Amino acid sequence: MKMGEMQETLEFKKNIGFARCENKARLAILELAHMMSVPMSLMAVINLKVPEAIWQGGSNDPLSAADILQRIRPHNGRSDSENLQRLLRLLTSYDIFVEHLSSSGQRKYSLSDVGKTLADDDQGLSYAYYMLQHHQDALMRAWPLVGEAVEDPRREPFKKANHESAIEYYTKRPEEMKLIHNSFTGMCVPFMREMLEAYDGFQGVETLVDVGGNSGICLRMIMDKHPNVRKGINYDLPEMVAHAPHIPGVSNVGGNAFQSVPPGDAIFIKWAILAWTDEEAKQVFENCYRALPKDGKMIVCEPVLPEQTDESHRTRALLGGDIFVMTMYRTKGKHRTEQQFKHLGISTGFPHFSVFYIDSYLAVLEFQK
Ligand SMILES: C[S@@+](CC[C@H](N)C(=O)[O-])C[C@H]1O[C@@H](n2cnc3c(N)ncnc32)[C@H](O)[C@@H]1O
Repeated sequence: MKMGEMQETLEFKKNIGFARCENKARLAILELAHMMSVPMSLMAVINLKVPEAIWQGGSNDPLSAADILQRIRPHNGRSDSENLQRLLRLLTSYDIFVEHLSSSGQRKYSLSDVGKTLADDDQGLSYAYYMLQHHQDALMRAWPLVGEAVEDPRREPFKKANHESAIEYYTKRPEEMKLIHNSFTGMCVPFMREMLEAYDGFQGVETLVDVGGNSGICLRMIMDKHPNVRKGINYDLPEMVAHAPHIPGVSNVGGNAFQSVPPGDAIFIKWAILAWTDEEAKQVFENCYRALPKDGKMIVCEPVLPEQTDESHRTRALLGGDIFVMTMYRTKGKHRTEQQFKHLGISTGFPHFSVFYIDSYLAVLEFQK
């Protein structure tokens, strides 16, 4: 090849390379622009009870969209299986369903491992409630205002959209509160099962205080697994413990952890610190320090942000949750890194700090006096 021809070929290849990069970038931005189709389609199939229709107590046999409609809307002559199939195809590409394509072109769908988390288990629990709760009308009104948390962080987008805080809003609406309880329980139980299998930090504890314990479900699971914990104190805001069920061995105590924390041998806090500003978290840590005996420990289960930002599911789930907190609960509440937690502990008198990554979303953080 002559010199001139070689240069031309190189130039041509470079142009194709640029075009490919540009093409990839344009495709990525279109995927993001259409992203809303994903949660909305997911909400639609949850509301239509598609996961249960396929799961049917664990059979998970592949079904066509028409078969699914036959199960969920047997008497609706107007329901449209083609439109259901369009939702199922999109969600297959997000790993919610598995598509079984026959040689004749017929499509059938079963649940993937991700999809199975949406079907109620034998206790009526699933992640579907978490999904539904995260897309309630009041939250959907707040999302378009997320940028205002940057312009002026003094009021949460949720409060701007709904004229009251999320806690005020939901405590006035028992039906929506029920969904929140189901959502917390659906997320809490699988985590607690796994955590209690792998973590043995409750040994020797007789009185355990759960700060922000909500329904007391975590305490119940800890006490079932560790009979040495004979007394549980479920400590939460008065309006929350007012709805907490009776659990043998557990006292429901209403109060505000910013003001004080009841004494115990150990303190448990799960999935609550994220809604507090650094100053509030520090205040609660100081109150916990005062409530613990010498050598006492605080066991915290919270999302822990990685230092590096990457494209993994874990990083995306954690960073997405961080923006949720900023929009709905507190603009300066946040998901924190391991270093931020360590610093929080040291600045409030806890010299010993260990982290156990048992679950990929919530880590177990031990703060010892
Ligand atoms: C996301 S929920 C987690 C509930 C439970 N720990 C779990 O993991 O399922 C956070 C809880 O913290 C409680 N909480 C928030 N601020 C509080 C405060 N200042 N004092 C006590 N509890 C508080 C809320 O009422 C709520 O029940």
